Amino acid sequence: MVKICCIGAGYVGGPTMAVIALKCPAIEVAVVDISVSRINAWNSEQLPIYEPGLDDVVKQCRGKNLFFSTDVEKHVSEADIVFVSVNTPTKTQGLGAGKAADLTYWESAARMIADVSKSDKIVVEKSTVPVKTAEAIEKILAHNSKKINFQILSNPEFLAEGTAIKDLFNPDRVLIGGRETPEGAKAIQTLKDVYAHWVPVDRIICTNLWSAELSKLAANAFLAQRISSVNAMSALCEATGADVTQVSHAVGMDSRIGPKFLNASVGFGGSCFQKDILNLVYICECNGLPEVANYWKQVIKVNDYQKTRFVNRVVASMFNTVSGKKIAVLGFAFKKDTGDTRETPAIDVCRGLLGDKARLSIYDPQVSEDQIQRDLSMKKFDWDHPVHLQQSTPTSVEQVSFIGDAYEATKDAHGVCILTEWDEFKKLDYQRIYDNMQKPAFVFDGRNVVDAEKLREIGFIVYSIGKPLDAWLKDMPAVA
Ligand SMILES: NC(=O)C1=CN([C@@H]2O[C@H](COP(=O)(O)OP(=O)(O)OC[C@H]3O[C@@H](n4cnc5c(N)ncnc54)[C@H](O)[C@@H]3O)[C@@H](O)[C@H]2O)C=CC1
Ligand SMILES: O=C(O)[C@H]1O[C@H](OP(=O)(O)OP(=O)(O)OC[C@H]2O[C@@H](n3ccc(=O)[nH]c3=O)[C@H](O)[C@@H]2O)[C@H](O)[C@@H](O)[C@@H]1O
Repeated sequence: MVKICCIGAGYVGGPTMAVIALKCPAIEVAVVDISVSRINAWNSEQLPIYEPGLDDVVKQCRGKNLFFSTDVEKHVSEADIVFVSVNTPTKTQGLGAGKAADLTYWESAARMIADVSKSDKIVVEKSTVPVKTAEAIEKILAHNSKKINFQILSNPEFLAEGTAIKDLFNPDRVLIGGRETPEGAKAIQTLKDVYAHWVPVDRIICTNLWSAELSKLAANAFLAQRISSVNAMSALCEATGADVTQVSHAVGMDSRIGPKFLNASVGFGGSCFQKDILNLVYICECNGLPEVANYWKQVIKVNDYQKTRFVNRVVASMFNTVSGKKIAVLGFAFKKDTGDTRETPAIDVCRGLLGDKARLSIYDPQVSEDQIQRDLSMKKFDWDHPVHLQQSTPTSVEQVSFIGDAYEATKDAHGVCILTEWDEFKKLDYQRIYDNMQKPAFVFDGRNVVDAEKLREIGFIVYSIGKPLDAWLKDMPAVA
């Protein structure tokens, strides 16, 4: 029986391995982690991450051919294929701080693999890593193992959160990069055989190592660039009376451009877009390509601009101050159908409003109060380190309360900010919300989920990203 071990039981390691176990009953899959609480959760009824369809997949295989364990060394030493899906955060100190990927966790995993291995292994980069990481990993393995043969493959993951199971069941493509040697080709074929259990072979792309590593960074950069492009247009739409939804539709109908990923928003979030672009920028700078680095940096600058612009719209609309005013925040996760808050635009928007002394009452159907307090008090980039290494008792931010219900959160509020596109926000009884708010009552829709005209009929003053402006906002500066 082929044995697979995955180091890192996070958003990628957990779901990807669960799907491999489901689709390949003859393969034994062990997912290991240094975080005891994470592994306990994977072995419980309450999985550590919320992902539609995941419970069902895990329940079908757990205890049969899918195991979650903290016995990292045992499972690594027994495995034929070792996936490494550990954190690759942005460095906060030293060379490349604020941009370069911190490979501490990757390196320690590689050294451990070398230490405990007694048989040949294929080591698979599942984490998103800088180009040429495989070369460094090869050196660590070669210098520390006892004449054991390791083949390194790059097999980056393209799943998106909230649709992870759907993406894994039916991926657009699976990418496998390896050494262009007979041993490399054999290793690629072994991994290809695993995916071929359910992925059509024409969707399994094989490349050299560096193309695979760079393609992952490039794919995320292209996706984020589309959002920054449409968000930049949203500012121009507001200035000119154009409607960004109509513009996106007209642009996306061009088959060369395509309709997906053109929704204007308060800004993109999530654990990877910013981190991976910063990493790409750093690699470009290290390779003497400052113009290329600056090009990609702009994607992040526009994203920051969009979040600042939103905060300024809120403050400017409400007589240039939100000091002491109650603002309801609906949605804190970085997108709907996930409880993940990593790099969510809600953090920057809430901090901006708190900077103007607002009182916030936050509601999100999947995010806990503890998580919100942690996010609002954490330093930049600290969130991307393993949970057990993070501060356990966050300093609670005064002026922030967490409310378990949208109606309660909006009661007596001066304004409502919608920051995540949860479906339930479309169906709220806005008349009831209006009746219980201070007047004038404002809605700032950062995700274009509400019907602005209907809300205006109720009496709200409405700001929707990239839409023709409410008369109230017309003479106010877009960026105060
Ligand atoms: N979250 C996502 O949607 C995607 C993430 N990625 C990439 O995948 C990688 C992992 O991301 P996530 O799963 O989101 O991170 P995560 O933080 O959810 O999971 C990483 C896990 O690795 C564990 N870990 C760290 N060092 C370890 C070690 N030496 N031994 C054993 N366990 C260790 C941590 O305790 C943690 O549970 C990152 O490089 C990320 O860029 C790629 C595609 C999608
Ligand atoms: O490397 C990763 O981590 C992953 O990053 C993204 O996946 P994810 O961050 O989970 O979610 P997305 O659906 O891409 O959304 C990212 C952010 O962009 C925002 N977004 C997305 C689409 C859009 O049209 N407009 C927009 O503002 C979302 O609300 C969210 O805040 C990519 O889509 C995945 O392919 C990739 O594997």
